Formats: sequence, structure tokens, C-alpha cells
Amino acid sequence: MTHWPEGYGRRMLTEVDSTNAEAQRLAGTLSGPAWICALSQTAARGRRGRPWASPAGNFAATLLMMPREEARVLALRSFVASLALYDAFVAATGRVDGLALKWPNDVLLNGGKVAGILLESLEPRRGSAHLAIGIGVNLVAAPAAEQVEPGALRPVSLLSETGVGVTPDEFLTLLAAAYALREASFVTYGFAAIREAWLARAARLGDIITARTGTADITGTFETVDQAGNLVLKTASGRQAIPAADVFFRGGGGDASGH
Ligand SMILES: O=C(O)CCCC[C@@H]1SC[C@@H]2NC(=O)N[C@@H]21
Repeated sequence: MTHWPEGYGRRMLTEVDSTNAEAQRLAGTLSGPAWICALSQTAARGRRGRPWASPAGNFAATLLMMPREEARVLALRSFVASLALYDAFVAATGRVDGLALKWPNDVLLNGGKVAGILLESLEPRRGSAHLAIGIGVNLVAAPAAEQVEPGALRPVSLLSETGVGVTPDEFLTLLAAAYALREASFVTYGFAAIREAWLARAARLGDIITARTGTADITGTFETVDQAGNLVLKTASGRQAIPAADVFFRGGGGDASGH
């Protein structure tokens, strides 16, 4: 049986516009990290201003934290959180088959996107910056493939891919426990251990992929993720370290690392 981790608060909401928006409203009022979970969201947001479908039965939560760190260290929580998500899926299903991580922080199941993360840093309140790690998981339902942009991976749900039914409440406990462990590792040992574990679960490492940065499409061999969390591609014009982009796989399908 998984226990709720010590030191983390928990708020369960029936409905909210967005748990990240709620985190923003709560920033400065909490004395420690807290999970804000909602059974449904009416205005959930995804990365790059995209909407995120958040029907009842799926998981929606934001971890609000206030670590006293520089922005570049805060941003590495993207990897801490995606690893914890991976761990939570393993705990929920009892298997690693078909699970993989896609840079920067998506979780893939059987080549489709089953979970996404939206990391937002919030204006400093009472002296310390806040970080909102918003996590959405398609536990029971996923949008139709036509609803995502061309070339993006097909959305999948945990239920449709594995037959495993998990409630948002159960998933929150698994995720909070997994996150607390990965966070402790990050704080104690730094990014190196997180990076290594993340790379061992990475989808398409060594393959040719395309990173769309907003100003350019960069295609090259996915070599690694560097110490700063950048995606490193070996391209025809040399090695490029990319801090932010959407990644596209050839053929769109995207397989799993099978770690
Ligand atoms: O685009 C992505 O892949 C990130 C999706 C993040 C969605 C989650 S659901 C909980 C939290 N609240 C939001 O409004 N967004 C995040």
C-alpha cells in the first residue's frame, strides 16, 4: 500500500477552471509544497497555449512548490516530474512495457501520448518564486487523433491501452509518493541521477527526430539530453543544444523504449 508522502499538502477540488490557475491563486498562501487535484477542469491549458481536454475520470493536478533556486534549476523539475509520472504508471499497472518518455516531459504508452506536463514559474510572492507543475493524465479517455495537430502523436488512455482502471484519487497517491522520492534524489544528488534515469527511459534516443522551436525546424539524430536539460541533436551542420521545442518523430508513430 502506498502512503501519502510527508511534508506535502493535498487539496481535492470537484471542479476548477485549471489546477495551474488555482495554483497561481494559492501561491504565497501555503507554507509548503501541495498537490492541487481536480476531478474536472473547465479551462485546462496545455503547453504553448494549447487547450487540454480534461474530462471527469482523467487525472488533473498541479504540484505547487516554492524551492529557493535559480530559474535554470527550477526548470529541471520537468524531468523530475516526468520520471515520477513514469514511476506512477509502473506502480499502477505493474509493468514497464510500452512506457517511454518524450522530451521534454511527455509520457508515452504504446507510442501514443498518455500524459503531459505544463511547468509554469509564478511571480515571486513573499520573497520566493513559486513553481507550478501541472500534470494531465488520460486515465480513461483521450481526445481523437484528429483533434491534435498534424504530426503529433496520437493521444491514448491508460484504460484503452492496458485495460487498467485507476481513479484520479488513486493515481494522485501513487504520483505524489513517486514524486517525493525523485524530488529527494534531485535535492540530494542533483540532476545527474535524474538525467541518467530519464535517458534510460527516453523514446527514440539515437533516431532522427525533428525539433520545432517556433522559429525553425531542426532535424538531427537525438544524441542526448545535456546537463542543462537541453535536447541535443547531431545535425548536418553540427551538434545543436535546444532549450525549448516540440519534438516530432518520423512517421509520427513514436515507439517506446521498452525500458
Ligand atoms: O500540453 C501538454 O502536454 C501539457 C498538458 C498539461 C495539462 C495539465 S492538467 C492539470 C494542469 N492544469 C492545467 O490547466 N494544465 C495542466
